Amino acid sequence: MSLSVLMDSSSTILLHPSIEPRDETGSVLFDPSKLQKQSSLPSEFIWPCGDLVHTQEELNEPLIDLGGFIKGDEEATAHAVDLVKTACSKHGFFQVTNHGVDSNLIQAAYQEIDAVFKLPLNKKLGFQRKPGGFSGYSAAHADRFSAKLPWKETFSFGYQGLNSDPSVVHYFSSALGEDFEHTGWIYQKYCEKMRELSLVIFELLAISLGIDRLHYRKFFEDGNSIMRCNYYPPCNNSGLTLGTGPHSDPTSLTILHQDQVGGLEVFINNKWYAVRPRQDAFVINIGDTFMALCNGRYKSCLHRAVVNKERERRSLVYFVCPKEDKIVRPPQDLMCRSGGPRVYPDFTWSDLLDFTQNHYRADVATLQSFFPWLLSSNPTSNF
Ligand SMILES: C=C1C[C@]23C[C@H]1CC[C@H]2[C@]1(C)CCC[C@@](C)(C(=O)O)[C@H]1[C@@H]3C(=O)O
Ligand SMILES: O=C(O)CCC(=O)C(=O)O
Ligand SMILES: [Fe+2]
Repeated sequence: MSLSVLMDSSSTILLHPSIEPRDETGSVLFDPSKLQKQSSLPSEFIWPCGDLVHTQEELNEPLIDLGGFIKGDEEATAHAVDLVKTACSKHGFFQVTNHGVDSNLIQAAYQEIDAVFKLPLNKKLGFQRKPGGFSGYSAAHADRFSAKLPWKETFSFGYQGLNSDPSVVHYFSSALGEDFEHTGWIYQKYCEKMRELSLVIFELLAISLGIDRLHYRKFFEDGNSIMRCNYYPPCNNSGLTLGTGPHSDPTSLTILHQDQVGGLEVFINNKWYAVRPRQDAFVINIGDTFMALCNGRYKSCLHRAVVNKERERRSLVYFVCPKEDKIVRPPQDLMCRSGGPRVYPDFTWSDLLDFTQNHYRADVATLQSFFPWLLSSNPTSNF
């Protein structure tokens, strides 16, 4: 059995996917239905104290109403641009309302994914994420990591979006069976609306950066994005573990909807702030790849998810990614305007995704760790 070692920034030895940690009965380590009843938390789920600093403070940032911008109202556009510029320059996090996504579709997405996570564990392991891949089910990433396991189950799949081929429906039917074809249609529709919303936001970001308002829309319109559904079971020892550890998303733009339980927190000015759930709002955060696409003008947002002692929590997360082989570099007119030097070397999303899936666990220092790895494996990189 091959055993290659993965490292993260704290040089925690992470086991290669070929190792499937199991308990004494041989079952997968993270079986929520069993673990929830245990009084003690397996050590693999206990996180370092530094990551567990608790917060009571709630974030108090303005909501950005997209309604006027979508209609082309100049005054509303100017106001939205101003809010986006301030938020993204400081921390890379904002929330949008009047986004054009029907609340019934959002509720249907939660109802449908609840049925997936409620399946018996052996059924879910039937469509488990394959080593090195992205799509499928994961129980606490226990097949990828051996420490700091996140207290969550995830279900992820890809979305292309061009010529609206029903790739999501096909994935659900083939991976989960014909009983889940309807779930596939709901998520096909959901991803189509996420793609539409992401292109609106890229236009707003381009305007706020003072460049051609269609630049990023064109860059991402043939992108391959990722949809991830997170399910966080309640945890008796919620103060010792995390649902998702501190990180910035390596992707470009994240469009997240959380249910009404709460648990998302963002790190701003050296403090954690809870993000109050809003049924009518989407959370938007800048990812590492977009930070490189704007030469560091906007910040990739640091965030985490805490878990709840009594209540289960879900979040629906759409990660926008460019086409794998496109060169990630800031546009010329942004470089001319800002005048400063390039902050990051050229790279492709394919390289960064490979890095996070096969060589490094994404955390708060992913990009800083990525470039030395990239340059060592591609010495001729343009920088
Ligand atoms: C490209 C990605 C890797 C992760 C999913 C997307 C964007 C966020 C990344 C992640 C959530 C950051 C925290 C660690 C991680 C392992 C997780 O907890 O799921 C990351 C995702 C992943 O590698 O599956
Ligand atoms: O569940 C949440 O609120 C955050 C999840 C997250 O950050 C992620 O999946 O990248
Ligand atoms: Fe995230």
